[in-house]
Amino acid sequence: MSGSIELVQTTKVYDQISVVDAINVKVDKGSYCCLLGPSGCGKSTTLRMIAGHEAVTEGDILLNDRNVTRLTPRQRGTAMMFQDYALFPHMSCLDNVAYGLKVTGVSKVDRYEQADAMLGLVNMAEHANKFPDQLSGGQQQRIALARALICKPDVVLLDEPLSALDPFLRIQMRKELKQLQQKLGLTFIHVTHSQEEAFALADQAIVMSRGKIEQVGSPRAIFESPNTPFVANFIGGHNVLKASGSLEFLSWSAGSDSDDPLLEANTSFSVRADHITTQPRSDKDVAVKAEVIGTEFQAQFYLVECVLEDSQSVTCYLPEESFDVHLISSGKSLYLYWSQERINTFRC
Ligand SMILES: Nc1ncnc2c1ncn2[C@@H]1O[C@H](COP(=O)(O)OP(=O)(O)OP(=O)(O)O)[C@@H](O)[C@H]1O
Repeated sequence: MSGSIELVQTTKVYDQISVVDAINVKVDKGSYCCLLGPSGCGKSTTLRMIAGHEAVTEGDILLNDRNVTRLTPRQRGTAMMFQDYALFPHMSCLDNVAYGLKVTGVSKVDRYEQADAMLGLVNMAEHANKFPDQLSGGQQQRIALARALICKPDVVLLDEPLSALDPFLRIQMRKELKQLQQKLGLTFIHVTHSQEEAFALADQAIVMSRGKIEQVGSPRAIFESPNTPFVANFIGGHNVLKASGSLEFLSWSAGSDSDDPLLEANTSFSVRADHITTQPRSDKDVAVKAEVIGTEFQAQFYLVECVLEDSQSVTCYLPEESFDVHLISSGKSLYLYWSQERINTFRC
């Protein structure tokens, strides 16, 4: 396995604004890393700086512990796959894939042999003589991937690789990307604004906001314990609440034998929507009065939107068996419960 990446105080300034602001992160070799965040947070700029397509304003980029900050893209050992695939329309699939070897001076026989093998790897051997406009979106993506892989990079950089595909194909291609990455043992860095995509693929996810890193970790660790209100809101499925008003100190816990508050006043915390119930599971559960303002059927569960007495909104995902339409519908009052252990206080 090859291809560890380290960003050290890496910064990009455009028009006096730091769109990537002194970020520090390590990506292990052979891992699938997703750079995740909303539009404009600096994901693509970060990827382009790693690729060498964008100059770094300050800080460094290390690849396999070698400082590559001032090297050209070709000198780095990275390969980039662009959002629109950027295939040459006048070239066959075989020529598109072989092109990267042509510019490095590999003989015609050798480059066609390697391009053939690469087309086989992405299951496109039978389409070798077709042109890009004769291919489906998923097939074009496979050719773009083969073209990125032909120069045997240590790190493959993918900028929103699935965004041009329809939802069905997106799920199919994301499986193929992961399988290929595992088979080749390469490091993949994949930019996406989709939490679902990042969570499905990543060994390591890097969540960015406004040019800074908010959290780095496995999808599971991030989902179980978001570091900041931004992360909790962005990844979804969490309620971000404040210990104030009807939640003040969370001291009204039914079974609590102490008057000590669970949280200081005005502390922000999150609780997962699927960790909230309408029946207590223990006498240590937190209980809070709420009014239902809407419900939605979501196939695997019901989404129930509530408002607390102090106007904070709470969303819960209730399994079908605990959803009673007579008790849980707009305008009804009820108690919501969650375990004290499910309260996530933010670290930043
Ligand atoms: N060449 C440029 N000149 C000036 N500003 C730029 C340039 N490229 C990007 N920006 C700005 O830098 C910020 C980060 O852009 P970037 O493309 O990295 O975001 P992103 O997270 O990848 O967003 P998206 O998901 O929409 O592609 C944005 O505010 C963008 O307008």
